[in-house]
Amino acid sequence: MSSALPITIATRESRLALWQAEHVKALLEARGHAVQLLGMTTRGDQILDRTLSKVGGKGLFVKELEAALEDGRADIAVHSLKDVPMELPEGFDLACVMVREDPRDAWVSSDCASPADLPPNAVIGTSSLRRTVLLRAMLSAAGRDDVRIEPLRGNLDTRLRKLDEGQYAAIVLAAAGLKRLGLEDRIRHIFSPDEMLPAAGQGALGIETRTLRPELVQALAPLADQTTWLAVAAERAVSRAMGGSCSMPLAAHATLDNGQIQLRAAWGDPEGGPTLVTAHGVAPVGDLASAESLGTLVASQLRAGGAH
Ligand SMILES: NCc1[nH]cc(CCC(=O)O)c1CC(=O)O
Repeated sequence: MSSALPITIATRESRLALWQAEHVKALLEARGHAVQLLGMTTRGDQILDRTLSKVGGKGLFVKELEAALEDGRADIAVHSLKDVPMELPEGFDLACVMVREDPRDAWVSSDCASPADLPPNAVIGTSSLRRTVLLRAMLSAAGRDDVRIEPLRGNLDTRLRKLDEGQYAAIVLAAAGLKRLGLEDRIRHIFSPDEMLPAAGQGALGIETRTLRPELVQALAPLADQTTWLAVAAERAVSRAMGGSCSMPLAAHATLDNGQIQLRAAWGDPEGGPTLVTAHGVAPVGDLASAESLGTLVASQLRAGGAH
């Protein structure tokens, strides 16, 4: 048993980020630590009129939190792993990855039960390049080239409000965020990974610390989930090998079953048509390095044009 520590958690102030920070706070308090939150607004929260890939990508949600860790105002930062860049800056580590919530994407709409149900010329809202490319492929296969996909940014509540105001016939969101905020009843359809392959890290939370805080790493160790950590390591290795930027439509999803890790990935040309390149790989469950090797291998298949 590690000794009790005072721990300050740096967190964004969106309802989802606060839920996630409170969740970690409760888990650490149950282990005897004295925990407080430090709320902050990041550039990613302020810039709402442009798509993330155009204004600097994933790092926008993370940098201010890292600055608070750097100057000692906070000890840890809780992140949706999907938003964490593949390479952390020198001096920072992912101390643990926690058990994953539902990694799948959810279809939210008041009138349409699924994409097949959309009225002519309907508008779907999403700013994710991955969701756009996968939806385009799905719509094209269904002969629905009339449907438009338009940008949608903001936190979960903002996106749901824009849907409710009628700006979109449907929107696509991560099931994990909706479930955490008790908004599960807004979900009309959950896309299986076959229908819409999730983003690397989707649904998983990671905790970041300064590298040289071994007492913190020890305090966080009981919160880690090894299965999720291995899956996410494989998924993130695909993103890293593909250039690690969110200006690329990339999906990567791993599952562990029967002593094996299965990894699937998909890539689309953001400028191009509905063509998708897909790849998959399987390896025996091993350590983090072997999960990452599987990711690198699957990425090289993607770059070579995929598994046909
Ligand atoms: N990009 C924003 C973001 N980052 C993490 C989640 C959802 C929660 C998660 O994946 O853990 C969301 C919202 C969404 O994609 O709908």
